[in-house]
Amino acid sequence: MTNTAPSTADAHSAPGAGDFAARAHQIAKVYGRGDAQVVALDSVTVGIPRGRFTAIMGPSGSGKSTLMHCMAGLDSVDSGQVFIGGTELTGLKDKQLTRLRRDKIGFIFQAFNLVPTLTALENITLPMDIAGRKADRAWLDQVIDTVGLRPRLKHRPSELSGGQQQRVACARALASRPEIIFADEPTGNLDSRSGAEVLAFLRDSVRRMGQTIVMVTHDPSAAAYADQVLFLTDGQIVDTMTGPTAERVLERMKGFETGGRPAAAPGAPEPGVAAR
Ligand SMILES: Nc1ncnc2c1ncn2[C@@H]1O[C@H](COP(=O)(O)OP(=O)(O)OP(=O)(O)O)[C@@H](O)[C@H]1O
Repeated sequence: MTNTAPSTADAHSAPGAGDFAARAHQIAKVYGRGDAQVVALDSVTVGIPRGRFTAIMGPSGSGKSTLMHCMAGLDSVDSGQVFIGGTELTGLKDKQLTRLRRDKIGFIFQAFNLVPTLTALENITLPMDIAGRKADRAWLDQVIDTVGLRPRLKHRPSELSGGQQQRVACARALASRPEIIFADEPTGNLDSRSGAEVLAFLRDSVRRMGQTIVMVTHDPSAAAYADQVLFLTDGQIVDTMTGPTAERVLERMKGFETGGRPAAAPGAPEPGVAAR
């Protein structure tokens, strides 16, 4: 796979928002105090290339969720800056942050978080209805067809399988054409076949619709759907892999399990490219 997108390393030298849907510049996050202090993010600088599918992997406790939550404006940073497109998110007041999240960011979580009393279609358009925005009908049609939900639009969540419910959640995230979608273990509650369907759809939405997606996952086969994988350990991005395969991701992850940063795997295209 060729990678013409900007390297995550460029985030350091290119403050312009142009090629990145989201950027973090030297962000740090510390939980607790004294003996209980945990450095969840240790001066992370990273750019998420626009129109690409990026996976974030790392051992449990390495800071994946914290990084995602900080970049999505769901959690605050102790220092550093976060940008969504050209807008600096750090320092925004609560109301501005809520509006930015609503207008520019889509979310997909492990739990589908659908409203049980609404139909699939009503769930998909709910965020826009709340915001008082009219759905772009042509776009909505494209999203519905891409996720294959047309025959199920009038069904309520309880009448849908887990995979179908997650596809509704994906369509909901895509419907407002956000600048970026953050997905936290989106296949964590799905069997492998439904998980593969959702991942294929996410990949398609990047390839065919130009969407930008960042996904936290523990699963090397899920990460293999991405264009690039960022590896975190101890709150730092220690590696990046483009054109991942499940085998190569698994191999790299094994290096983390034995402690510390892995030696570069043979054939790894760009060890340590993530900006520091
Ligand atoms: N609210 C919190 N209070 C205290 N410590 C926290 C809090 N949230 C996270 N941490 C700590 O910060 C570190 C990073 O946590 P984070 O959840 O980001 O890791 P993760 O890589 O997503 O882990 P997992 O794969 O297990 O979900 C961990 O050591 C965790 O215990």
